[in-house]
Amino acid sequence: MQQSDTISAIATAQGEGGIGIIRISGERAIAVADTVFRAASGRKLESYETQRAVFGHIVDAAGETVDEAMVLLMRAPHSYTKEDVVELQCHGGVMPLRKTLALTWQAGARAAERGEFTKRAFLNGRLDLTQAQAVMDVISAKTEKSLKMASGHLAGHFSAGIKAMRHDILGQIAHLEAAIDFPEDEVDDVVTDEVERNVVDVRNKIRKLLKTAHTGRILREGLMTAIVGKPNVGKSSLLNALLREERAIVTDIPGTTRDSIEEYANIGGVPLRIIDTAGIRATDDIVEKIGVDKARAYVDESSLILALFDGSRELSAEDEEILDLIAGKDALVLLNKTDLAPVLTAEKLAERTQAPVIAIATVTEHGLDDLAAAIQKKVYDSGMDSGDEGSFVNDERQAEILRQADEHLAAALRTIGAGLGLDFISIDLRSAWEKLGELTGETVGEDIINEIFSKFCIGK
Ligand SMILES: Nc1nc2c(c(=O)[nH]1)N(C=O)[C@@H](CNc1ccc(C(=O)N[C@@H](CCC(=O)O)C(=O)O)cc1)CN2
Ligand SMILES: Nc1nc2c(ncn2[C@@H]2O[C@H](COP(=O)(O)OP(=O)(O)OP(=O)(O)O)[C@@H](O)[C@H]2O)c(=O)[nH]1
Ligand SMILES: [Mg+2]
Repeated sequence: MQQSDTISAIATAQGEGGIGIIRISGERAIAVADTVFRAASGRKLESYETQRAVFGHIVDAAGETVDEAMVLLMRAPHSYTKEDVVELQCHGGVMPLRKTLALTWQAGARAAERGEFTKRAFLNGRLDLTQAQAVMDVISAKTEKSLKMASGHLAGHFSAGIKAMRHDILGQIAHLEAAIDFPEDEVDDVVTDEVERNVVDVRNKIRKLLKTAHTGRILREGLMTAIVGKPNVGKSSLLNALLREERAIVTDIPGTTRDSIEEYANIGGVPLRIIDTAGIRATDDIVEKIGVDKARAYVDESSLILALFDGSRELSAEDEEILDLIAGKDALVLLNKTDLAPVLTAEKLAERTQAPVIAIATVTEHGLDDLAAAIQKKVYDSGMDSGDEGSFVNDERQAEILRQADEHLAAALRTIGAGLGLDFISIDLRSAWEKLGELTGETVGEDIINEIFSKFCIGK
């Protein structure tokens, strides 16, 4: 265990809640807590065994009571950070928590940095790097599937796969090195055949994991989805219907939405970062024009476009422009207002676009299930074949490491093919082994670690 100073932070969300927790971790955690807390029993926390809950009061330097509290005592290594940890469970208000936190600082703790508790848990070996990253993903999960992926990572399912690959590669390195040291025992061809089989096997596993990157990223970040169309086709009505809430203003006046509106929606388990945009048209209104420019930009930036058309009217020049804008992009074409007398048909629209056409009516919610199904299909068809939420690649850093490790393995195969010496193969394999260690954090630099934890919240 590494020696470290003592940190403290509010671990619960800011605001009013039933209970609010201040977490203290480090060598002096118990001494700090004994300064700010008086147990009703009259005993010092120092005298209690680990994993105890103790009732008492938070007191300031003058001995004045600040709040009542339950205190949890977890002695190293039986704690989240594997250091001595004390949790002061106070009433969940901004004032008692801030005041108590300040008292812990006066007593010798310092303010914890973002993610510093989890960083210590990582450095002290409780969690590996993919598990530590998953802690934040559990906190920010927006759908059940996202949570399932994150908690699978936290439980170590993803790491286990990586560790197994590293273990396999190390086994081959040992095999090669034995053959180098004792050439009389084995024939090179037999050794390289065996190594080749194993490397191909590991590469297949990597490829399978990489296929999950697309879905993994969506589950983690949400699929960026823009609703676009000419004014008055029902874009804001669709946003409201998907959110089941009157989030955006809807009127029959074209040009109602002038700025884009962004919200998270859970559509059949897929988290969408959904953006309602201003109706695209030529306009002299300066404010609306900025909104229209933004809408056009979102067509390029989004991963999915929901392009809306009014089924009760003929296709207009503005509609034609939208169809041109979305050509070649990942889009679903939605024929709205199908509750009214049909003028524009799905067949006619389908002649003008490659994208799937779905008939909907936001007022009756007709077709919204078809839309959800189409979105699910788009997300899951494009990547997932494992079906196992525990083993998704879930950020670009992880994907890049896997691609580079795979490249080292490809080099090993080329080395074998070229009939170069066994030691050259071993060098390629060692590079792959080291690369994969960057995922679990076994072979990663401090700067990368700091960057990862700097994205955490305070108190985590
Ligand atoms: N109050 C509280 N709730 C919490 C946490 C916490 O730190 N405090 N957690 C985190 O933020 C999460 C739970 N994760 C935890 C993981 C390990 C240990 C821990 O102390 N483990 C010891 C003791 C185990 C035992 O008693 O059997 C160990 O494994 O040695 C605590 C929390 C969610 N809920
Ligand atoms: N009959 C019918 N009317 C709808 C439907 N969807 C939307 N509308 C109506 O169409 C009008 C425009 O709806 P909005 O959701 O404000 O349209 P928008 O595309 O956001 O319009 P802008 O913000 O101006 O670009 C409103 O009067 C809605 O009630 C539908 O499915 N059927
Ligand atoms: Mg609108």
